[in-house]
Amino acid sequence: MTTVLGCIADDFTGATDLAGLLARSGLPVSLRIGVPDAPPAQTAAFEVIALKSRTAPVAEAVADARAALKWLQAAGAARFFWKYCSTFDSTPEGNIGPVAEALMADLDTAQTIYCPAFPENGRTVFMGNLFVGRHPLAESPMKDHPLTPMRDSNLLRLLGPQVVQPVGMIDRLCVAAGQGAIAAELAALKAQGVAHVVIDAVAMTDLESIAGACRDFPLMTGGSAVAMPLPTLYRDAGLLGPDATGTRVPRLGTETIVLSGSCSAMTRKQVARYVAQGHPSRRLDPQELAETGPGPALDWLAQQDLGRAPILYATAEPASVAKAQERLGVAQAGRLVEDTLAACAVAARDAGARRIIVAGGETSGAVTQALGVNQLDIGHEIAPGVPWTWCMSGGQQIALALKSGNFGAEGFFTQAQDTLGTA
Ligand SMILES: Nc1ncnc2c1ncn2[C@@H]1O[C@H](COP(=O)(O)OP(=O)(O)O)[C@@H](O)[C@H]1O
Ligand SMILES: O=C(O)[C@@H](O)C(=O)COP(=O)(O)O
Repeated sequence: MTTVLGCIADDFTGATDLAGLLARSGLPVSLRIGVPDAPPAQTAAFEVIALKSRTAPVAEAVADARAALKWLQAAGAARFFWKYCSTFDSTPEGNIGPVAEALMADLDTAQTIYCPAFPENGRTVFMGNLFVGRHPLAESPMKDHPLTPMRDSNLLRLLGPQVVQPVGMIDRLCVAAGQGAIAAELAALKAQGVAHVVIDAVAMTDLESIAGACRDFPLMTGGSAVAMPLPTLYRDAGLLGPDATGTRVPRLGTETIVLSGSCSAMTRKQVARYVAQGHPSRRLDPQELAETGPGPALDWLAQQDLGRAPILYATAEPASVAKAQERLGVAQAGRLVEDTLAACAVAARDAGARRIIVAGGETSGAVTQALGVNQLDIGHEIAPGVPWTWCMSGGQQIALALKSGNFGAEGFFTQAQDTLGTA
């Protein structure tokens, strides 16, 4: 099937988030891990390429995104979406702007939009400022993120230093006036040479108007929610073939492993709830891992009954994370945790786990790569922005749920298993 929308995501949970929201349309969505080596074959109407570039050096992130763009163009796509976090996570240098600017150059387009709003998950943008629930981004738990602490809430101030061309904005007053008003304002800003337009949105109806106004943009950028209306808009415009149909749920074993490397406020609650429910659990401490390596965790895992869905987690409070980072360095603390959880994922799969639930974007990247997964079919959503996915790993079909640190309700880990039933 010819690809209609080609998407590039800067991390793996972000990619499944986007793919899950696109799949709400009932249309087929395929997710590739990294840029495939082979030229496109058996492509879906909506293709998402997951990169692990959120915290990469700028040149590497740009090169990866350009390679993804080329592959998606070869798949037939003429419209593209650059997906980053709904909390606009960037390193101090920032990859969001440079990647957008490189894609714009390759697509020969003079303007794009920036809209990380995801109202269903409490992310809204007002007067260019990003809110997480009722708090400005920089006053939310994102200020303590282990890799990308966000200490400014203003998207224009965050984006400005990342790009060469002018940044402007469209505020909620215009967005509330609807699609026509947004299109007119975009055109006016373009005439003034504004290449990068931050757009306010506080409700899904705002995102529908924005998506409508930008439907034919060669490049849109944002969180997942602004892309959600696109499948319907494309179908209504006659851009999709009649053979576009969704994915079937495979029957798999119920043996399960839960792996958490996220330290977000929501994951901390989810892990605490799951452990309190009596599932076998083991906490990983980066300082211990530095001394012992993954051996003890793997030994523990080998003794577990995967039918009881055990959990391994490094999830910890900010003070404990800061302590580990002080001793080991930020990168080394993260790497020790990611490598251990990745090794545990492989061991669990080899021991029969057919359902693997991972919390954390970077963590999901490490686990997915270790499992040798290169393509995922997108299934039903467990929580907004977190779908089950089906993939092949080590010659086995498995179900994989990659949860963004901040997403899902407190009972997420059991809820995920419940939605697959006991079949
Ligand atoms: N106890 C800990 N101390 C230090 N770093 C940790 C600890 N637990 C997890 N990490 C690291 O923190 C990072 C969390 O990022 P990520 O997996 O993307 O989660 P999120 O989705 O919440 O951002 C990972 O690199 C992980 O290895
Ligand atoms: O947009 C979002 O919030 C998510 O899709 C996302 O990118 C998650 O990243 P992590 O919080 O690092 O999992």
